[in-house]
Amino acid sequence: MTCFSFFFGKKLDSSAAQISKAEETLHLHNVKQYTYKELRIATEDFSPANKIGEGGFGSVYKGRLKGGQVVAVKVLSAESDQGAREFLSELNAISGVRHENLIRLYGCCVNENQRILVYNYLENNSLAQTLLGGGYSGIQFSWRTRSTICIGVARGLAFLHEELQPHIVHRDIKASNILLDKDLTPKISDFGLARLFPDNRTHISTQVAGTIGYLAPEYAIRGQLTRKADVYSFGVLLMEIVSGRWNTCMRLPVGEQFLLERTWELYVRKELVVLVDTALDGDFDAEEACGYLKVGLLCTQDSPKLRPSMSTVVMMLTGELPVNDDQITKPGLISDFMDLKIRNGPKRPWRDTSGDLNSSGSENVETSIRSSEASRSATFTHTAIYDVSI
Ligand SMILES: Nc1ncnc2c1ncn2[C@@H]1O[C@H](COP(=O)(O)OP(=O)(O)OP(=O)(O)O)[C@@H](O)[C@H]1O
Repeated sequence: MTCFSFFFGKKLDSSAAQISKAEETLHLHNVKQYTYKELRIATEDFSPANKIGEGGFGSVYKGRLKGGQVVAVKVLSAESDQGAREFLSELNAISGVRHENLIRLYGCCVNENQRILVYNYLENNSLAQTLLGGGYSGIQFSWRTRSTICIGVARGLAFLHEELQPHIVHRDIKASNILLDKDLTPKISDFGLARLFPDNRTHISTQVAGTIGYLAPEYAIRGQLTRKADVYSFGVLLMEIVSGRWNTCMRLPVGEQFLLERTWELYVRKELVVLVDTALDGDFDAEEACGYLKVGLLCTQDSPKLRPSMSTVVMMLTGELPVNDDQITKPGLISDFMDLKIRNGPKRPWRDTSGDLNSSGSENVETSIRSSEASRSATFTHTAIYDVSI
């Protein structure tokens, strides 16, 4: 079966299919379409031996196309109600997007109501599995490498936010969505995918608890999605890269479990350097590393308007702009909202609070667990990815 057989959700007769084909070729010039057979052969019948990952969108396989090109084949799990035409037109919007720090979408396949995406294959996995994966990857993340990764991700995001028209809000910036090529150049993956799913069957992240730590409170609680929600997530990621730890780690002593809160606390005490990954054995530029953590704090401020744009972030990370300490205000923490939610009941979780942080200890653990369902639905039922407001 070819990928064109099911436009409009039903089989077309051959002449209509030809018209559609010509029309689609005209409008969907960016998207290469693979046949299901091609991808089946490439992945050896989607063999478990070729499976390289499993995410909220579905399973990912390594494959080799007929010409020898190695690809990552993502079989989307949610069977889509979306017609092939809409699916292809959404894909068209993202597959034309090219940037050194963005994963490249080669094309797709529509097989009845199954949807498959084909990407360039990246040799060195994700930051989640390597840098934060417990040191089993064998990759040495020196300070220079970390800095290059941070700058690369910031550039990719600045491109999505500021150079593309209409711009794209990623919505799910996190360590598992930063893939590394053979030279450890970072590539942001999964951008634009949220639009491919209908509202009621959107992507459910495989690690909700981990994902929550990246979410800007205004987005998690109110569904208010702007580019500044991505800036917030980037800030958390930046802190993870510098510290070499996850944003949430319940194995650490109480008071150190939540990275953002810990960073703020150490910033206030002027002891930020304590947070830099001990795996670096002191081999890093302390001023630069603390500067990066401060950029992380600027990005995660409670007020979205106070967070810098991604192009400003790039300039601060590269040293073209100074990091101004005076501009840093307290980070926005979901736990603040959740604390309020529990005290005030579920009807008014969005009311603002100026209360002090109470972010560590068992009550907070419980709070974040209790909040996961709410945050998951709050997060993933909002599908708009284009914003014009901030
Ligand atoms: N282009 C690629 N090249 C190499 N490996 C890939 C590629 N795309 C995905 N993977 C692997 O597949 C895994 C799953 O990817 P996927 O994007 O589906 O989910 P995720 O980002 O890990 O989780 P979630 O869906 O919760 O965000 C990745 O962690 C990575 O190991």
